[in-house]
Amino acid sequence: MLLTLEGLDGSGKTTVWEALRASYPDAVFTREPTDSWYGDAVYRSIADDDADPLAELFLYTADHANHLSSTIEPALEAGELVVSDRYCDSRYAYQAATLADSRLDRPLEYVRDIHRPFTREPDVTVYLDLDPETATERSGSTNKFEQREYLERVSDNYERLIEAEPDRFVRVDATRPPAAVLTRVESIIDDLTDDRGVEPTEDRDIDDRR
Ligand SMILES: Nc1ncnc2c1ncn2[C@@H]1O[C@H](COP(=O)(O)OP(=O)(O)O)[C@@H](O)[C@H]1O
Ligand SMILES: Cc1cn([C@H]2C[C@H](O)[C@@H](COP(=O)(O)OP(=O)(O)O)O2)c(=O)[nH]c1=O
Repeated sequence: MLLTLEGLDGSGKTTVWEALRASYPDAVFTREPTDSWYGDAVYRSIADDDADPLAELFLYTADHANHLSSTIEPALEAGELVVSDRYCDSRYAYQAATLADSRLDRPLEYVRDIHRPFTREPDVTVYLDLDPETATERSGSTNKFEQREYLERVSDNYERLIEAEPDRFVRVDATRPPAAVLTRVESIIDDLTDDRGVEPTEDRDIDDRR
């Protein structure tokens, strides 16, 4: 089963993701951008304030394609619980925001369309819901995406994604203390894995936090 964590920078995804490792030692923990050379190319683009937004989209998407074949699909075929800190919805929400002023007339739909033929949809997506102002404060504006006006556009895109797929997304109040957020996410996972009978396997950390 594939569960993804989504939300604005600073919403607490990585805090939850790291804490979940103790709760689910048999699960496969991964993230996007990955720690592959594709992910390294993505981080070079993130660091470049003048990066071409369309080129940057394709770097993120190349990282995703490799993530699928090298990590996600083998783990799912082995019947494992996979928890990814960020995944396709980040691309839809963030790159649609960076492409908002491009010659693409419907950037969010375009980004989704280029993924549709090859991606693997998550079974469940936990959306850590946080207002852009608090997100900007918590994230410390460490990169070009962590700016309030931009995160407001990203937040609007996430809301469009949730509205389009209400059954896949579970909204969690990320303003609550870390322990309360973790407990809520664990209850979501327990409900799902009980329902699906996901088999525990040996502990494999696919991708350590950068
Ligand atoms: N529930 C929470 N309440 C308050 N601060 C939090 C919470 N979760 C995380 N933080 C803090 O917010 C900052 C960003 O957390 P992080 O997990 O890195 O977010 P993300 O991975 O979504 O960018 C960190 O300083 C972290 O300690
Ligand atoms: C996965 C992904 C991340 N991003 C952005 C979100 C982050 O600002 C940045 C990843 O940097 P990172 O430091 O990993 O931030 P975070 O902990 O919030 O994930 O890249 C995209 O724009 N598109 C994507 O598809």
